[in-house]
Amino acid sequence: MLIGEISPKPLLYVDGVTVTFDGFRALNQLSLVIAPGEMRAIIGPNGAGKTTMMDVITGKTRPDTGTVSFNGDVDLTKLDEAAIAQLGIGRKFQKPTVFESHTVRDNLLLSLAGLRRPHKVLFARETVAERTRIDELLGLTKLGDAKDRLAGDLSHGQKQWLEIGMLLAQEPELLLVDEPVAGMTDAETEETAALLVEINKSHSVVVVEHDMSFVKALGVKVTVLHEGSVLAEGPLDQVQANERVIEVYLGR
Ligand SMILES: Nc1ncnc2c1ncn2[C@@H]1O[C@H](COP(=O)(O)OP(=O)(O)OP(=O)(O)O)[C@@H](O)[C@H]1O
Repeated sequence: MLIGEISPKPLLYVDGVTVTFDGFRALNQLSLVIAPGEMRAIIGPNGAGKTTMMDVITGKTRPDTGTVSFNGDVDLTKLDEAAIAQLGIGRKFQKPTVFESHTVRDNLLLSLAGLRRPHKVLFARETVAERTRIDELLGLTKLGDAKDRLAGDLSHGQKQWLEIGMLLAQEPELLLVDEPVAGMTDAETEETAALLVEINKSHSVVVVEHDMSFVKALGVKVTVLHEGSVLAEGPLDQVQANERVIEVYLGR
């Protein structure tokens, strides 16, 4: 580091986190730092602890030991899931959970940050600001042409993009995205990588994914988890050449 250069305070700081289920260590002294504005890909074999890590960050699971802090000084281990979401950490689960019997547009309207209660969506006209934001989100998620279709009629890929749009409507600072391209076609996978790269211009992102072509297309630093700890970290080509990573994950 250059003299006088100030390292930014981490957006997300995970240090020495251990989670035990019936004596089994799902996370074992896990440490991970995400910088403001960063996108990080998390890979690792089944059972490595990726979901448990997301559960700890979002307050679903309490760690036995360790530190989890957000924006320097907020201790996430003391907050519940609702408070953590309110702070600006949004999570997208693997399975899309859109409102199938509502249109794409109404799904986005319903998700706009704290503006409306569900019953108002269909009966009150949206404001200019809401309309502008919905149009932005439709453009970003490439769902403009599908805006009046029922969410239940969308393809699997489109549902995933809609849910990402719904998450963005809540203006999170950090997005946690769990296996977004599972079940997608190659073309949808490429579109999803481009979407996350675009989103990363204005949000920090942590994405868990097994699909290596997708991770490559993201072009970001990769963390490999194994048995609840970080096995390797760095550019994808570097971790792909790591002998331990090949042994426990990629080479199998
Ligand atoms: N609630 C629980 N009770 C008991 N064991 C659990 C629980 N949740 C997770 N585990 C165990 O902890 C380990 C880590 O699981 P986790 O789901 O975090 O891994 P993962 O890396 O997300 O795996 P995958 O790629 O299969 O989703 C696994 O061995 C799992 O069986």
